[in-house]
Amino acid sequence: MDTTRLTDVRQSLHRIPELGFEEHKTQAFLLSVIAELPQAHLEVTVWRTGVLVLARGESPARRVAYRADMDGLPVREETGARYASVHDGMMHACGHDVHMTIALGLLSHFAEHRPMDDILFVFQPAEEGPGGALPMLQSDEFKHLRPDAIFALHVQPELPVGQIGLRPGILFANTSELFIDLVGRGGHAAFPHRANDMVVAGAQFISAVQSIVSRNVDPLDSAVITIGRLEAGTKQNIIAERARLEGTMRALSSDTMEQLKHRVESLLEGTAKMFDCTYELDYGANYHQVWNEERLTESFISFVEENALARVERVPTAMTGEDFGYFLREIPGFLFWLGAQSPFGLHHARMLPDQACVDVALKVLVPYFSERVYLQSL
Ligand SMILES: CC(=O)N[C@@H](CCC[C@H](N)C(=O)O)C(=O)O
Repeated sequence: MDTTRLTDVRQSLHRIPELGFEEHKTQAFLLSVIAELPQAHLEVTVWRTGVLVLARGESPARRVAYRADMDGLPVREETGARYASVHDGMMHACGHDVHMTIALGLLSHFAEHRPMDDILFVFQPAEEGPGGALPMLQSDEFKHLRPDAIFALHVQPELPVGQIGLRPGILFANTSELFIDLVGRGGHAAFPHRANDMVVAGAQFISAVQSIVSRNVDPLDSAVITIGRLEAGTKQNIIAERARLEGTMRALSSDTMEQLKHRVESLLEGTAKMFDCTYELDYGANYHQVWNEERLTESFISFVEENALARVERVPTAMTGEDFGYFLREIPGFLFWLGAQSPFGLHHARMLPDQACVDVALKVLVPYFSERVYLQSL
């Protein structure tokens, strides 16, 4: 697949972002592109809204996998790009259009140049939520194709094109979503004493929650709690009966994650007592940390540096989450940041990775898989 075709593929995918497990058009588009490739040694399996493509090797010693996530985010795009989203209120604001394009570029190379080892291409739905990696990993389809090692990348707008970032060990945090409904009693704004105002309860809880990271977590550890969405009330002169708070928690160990959850529950109990209200709490999707296997990561770094395929920066751990962590919990591998140079960060309505990063990724990954560099460490 040449650069023009890859650009066209990326733009087509960018136009049709879909939420987790709703990636029907995206799946159909991927299948149509895959169908154009030489089929002689490809086996295509559909799993829910995902796709698994096995490129059968000539003389396989190992089966390795390359994974790309597929879903978009509920963000109204403001990039002004010619190929902006045609799905109102949805956007590829986390670069999964680029991830899929790179995977298709790699797959097209190995459809035309048969690899020695088996390479499994994993197009995984629902990374942003509710999490496609774990159910895919547990599916019969994946079990049947299970690889010996697995790799992935994630675009990083803060790194320049031509640079990749990674580290052995923990790269991304453990995550837990947070959905809270506070339920009180609504009423007339002029008679607060006859109602139970959930705007005030919600505001109090949000302030209290800020003390968890600063006062309960060991200062030498790291954690994040972000409330990203708050909804309450219906009109300015009606006391709100309900408040809904939606957020996410991040921690570098499962113990710290348990501590965060415990403190959230205590503060909710306190809020319920203080405001004489009730609450419902749901932790939504939880992701396992991304742990890069040391030997595979180090040999990848050496390979990229020795062959001057990209500039490598050893980056600190980030508090981002990725359900790719579930694959890495069971299968050795790594994930790296791919420099994609955009003035706006991940999840921003104006985030637009530079298309040139696709070529860099392929420049690194085609020889990595062709030369079976991973074999040194498996
Ligand atoms: C790379 C990235 O931005 N990943 C997402 C993963 C979402 C996890 C989950 N839905 C949550 O919100 O906790 C991230 O927000 O880090």
